[in-house]
Amino acid sequence: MAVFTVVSNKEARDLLRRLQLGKLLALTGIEGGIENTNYFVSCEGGEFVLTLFERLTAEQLPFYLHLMQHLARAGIPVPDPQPDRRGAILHQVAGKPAALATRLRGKSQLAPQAAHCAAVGAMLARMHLAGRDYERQQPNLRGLAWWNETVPVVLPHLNAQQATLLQSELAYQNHVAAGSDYAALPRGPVHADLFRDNVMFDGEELTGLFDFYFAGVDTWLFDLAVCLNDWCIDLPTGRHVAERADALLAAYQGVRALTAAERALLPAMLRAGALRFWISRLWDYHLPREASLLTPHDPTHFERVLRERVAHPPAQA
Ligand SMILES: Nc1ncnc2c1ncn2[C@@H]1O[C@H](COP(=O)(O)OP(=O)(O)O)[C@@H](O)[C@H]1O
Ligand SMILES: N[C@@H](CCOP(=O)(O)O)C(=O)O
Repeated sequence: MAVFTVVSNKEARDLLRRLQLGKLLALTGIEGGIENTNYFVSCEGGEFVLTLFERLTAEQLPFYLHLMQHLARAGIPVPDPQPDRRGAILHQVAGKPAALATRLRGKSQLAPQAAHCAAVGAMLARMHLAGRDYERQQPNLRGLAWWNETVPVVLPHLNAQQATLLQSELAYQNHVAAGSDYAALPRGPVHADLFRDNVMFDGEELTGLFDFYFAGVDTWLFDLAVCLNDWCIDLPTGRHVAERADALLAAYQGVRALTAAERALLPAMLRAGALRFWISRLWDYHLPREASLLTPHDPTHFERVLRERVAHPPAQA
């Protein structure tokens, strides 16, 4: 369970008073998650999730919280941050920046079928389109600049083969990002971490997207690649599963057709998506933070996915 900061009942009651949400009924620490402290809050005003931000700063947070509010208002099923009397949605709890957002119904679908992948593809495209008139700007803080900074930090922890792969892939991604096809990719606010554990389903109905705290302005194609790399692979081997990938891509394109530059760069972005999470998992694994109970994700998974993506680029979308 990732409760980095303990929240007392009194602190939760104080927040609910400021937000005029009535009496606290229950406050329960949430297991899972690796970035923030999360609690379910049940109160007279409804069911919410309290998040205390452990790494993100009060300067970075308005981008995420206002994006969630913007998407919720546009009809995308995302947690809606609750305002205080003055309309502020970023609060302070236990000395940390915090938000209280609506609790989504449903549960994660960790063994998705083609129908789930199609629902994710269609919702991802709807989310991209709904973000077009979002005015705040913040880059993907786990984008290329962060990869370039972090690779030298994790390299000493790798064997020679892994180090070669990591360095050569980073060089390849720097090269891709400098090209004209890349410059032509449509961009906007992206989720950038829409894994199986960040989507809620009720049967085959997608009931919500959450965990926007890696979001940023980046290419829509990168977001799509991150989804394909999680929803449409066989987890033990990292291999592409064509039936699920075809369903996700077709549903995405049913809402927004990919441009020629996007079709050309999809194989490169699938590699970029694998590289991004290989680096962050290496970083979390070898340079861990203190948490009361924390299970780091396995970095070798994304090393396998990357090797698969390099060896077997998919046929073009
Ligand atoms: N708005 C929400 N509605 C319902 N459950 C949520 C919501 N936000 C978080 N959760 C639950 O909390 C867990 C951890 O949240 P997550 O955002 O993944 O944490 P972290 O930011 O630390 O990675 C999720 O797996 C989910 O079960
Ligand atoms: N999805 C990332 C890690 C981010 O964790 P989350 O619990 O916030 O989604 C990974 O799998 O490495």
